[in-house]
Amino acid sequence: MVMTQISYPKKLVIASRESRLAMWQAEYVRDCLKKLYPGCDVSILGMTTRGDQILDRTLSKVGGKGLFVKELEVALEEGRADLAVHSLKDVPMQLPVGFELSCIMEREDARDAFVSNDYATLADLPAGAVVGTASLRREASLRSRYPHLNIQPLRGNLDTRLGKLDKGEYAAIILAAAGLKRLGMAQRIRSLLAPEDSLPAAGQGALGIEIRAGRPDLKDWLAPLNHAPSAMAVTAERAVSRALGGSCDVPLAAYAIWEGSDSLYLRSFVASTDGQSICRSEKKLSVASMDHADRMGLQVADELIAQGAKDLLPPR
Ligand SMILES: NCc1[nH]cc(CCC(=O)O)c1CC(=O)O
Repeated sequence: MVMTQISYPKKLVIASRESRLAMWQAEYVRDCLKKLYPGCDVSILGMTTRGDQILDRTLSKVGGKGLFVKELEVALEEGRADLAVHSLKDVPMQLPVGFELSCIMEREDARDAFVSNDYATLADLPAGAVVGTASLRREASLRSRYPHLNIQPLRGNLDTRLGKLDKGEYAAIILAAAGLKRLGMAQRIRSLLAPEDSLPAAGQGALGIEIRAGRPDLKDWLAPLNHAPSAMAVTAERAVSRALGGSCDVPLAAYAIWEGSDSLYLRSFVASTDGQSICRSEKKLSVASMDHADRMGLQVADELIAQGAKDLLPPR
């Protein structure tokens, strides 16, 4: 009788930022791994990243997405941790050499949420109402759809942002629904924004697990956490962003949803920050592989570029 050698992880360390949301996400992955590998010792190494320290300026002005992942990658590099859990939205489109996304987990609600103590929807807000958002994408959408609103920057982690709303600094704020739901604060969501009002960012609501490249054992152990439909949808979205040099200083949205079991509907826009100029493109295709999803994203990016999207982007 031939016995196949099944390897089994004995100890796994998850690197995580220390914000409440990041910790929730790391604990979620830890619990999934413990269920898969009951005897395995899974622990979390919490750390503060540059992105967490810089709370006073708009993120796009201080270096963008990489700020939240660099320290975690150093921990992977030095062998202090095996995997890092990220909100995929914060992960740069191209990882540094030596790292890879080993899997993408099933996506939470990818939409943006309208949060307010006094109003139920964006449409209810009176002229001049102050709306808080840290994202250039949300800002451009709101300025274009609701030019009578006063859009103001809003930084900080989820609790800080909600605190500023509750202190009355804003009439409403826009947050990702996924973060609120994960932290048990779904009741703060007054309404979900239609994609026409605020198209989500590439990868929003999905968790990605990053590892050092060249660890096939680890990749195999994590494979059961991959959710293929979510992975294909966000791959299409991230391809658009990658082709356009996507970073935090670009008002860019890319949102793919499945219609039926095999048809992927991808919508995207690139805007000027003032919301005055917007290029839009969308496509519906039958998609069956990651490669195919990636090509779909590139096609949508090409259409945006043909419409002059590059003129809206900062020079590279
Ligand atoms: N840019 C910050 C960020 N990164 C991930 C989330 C939570 C939602 C998600 O997992 O996409 C948020 C908060 C927000 O945009 O309101």
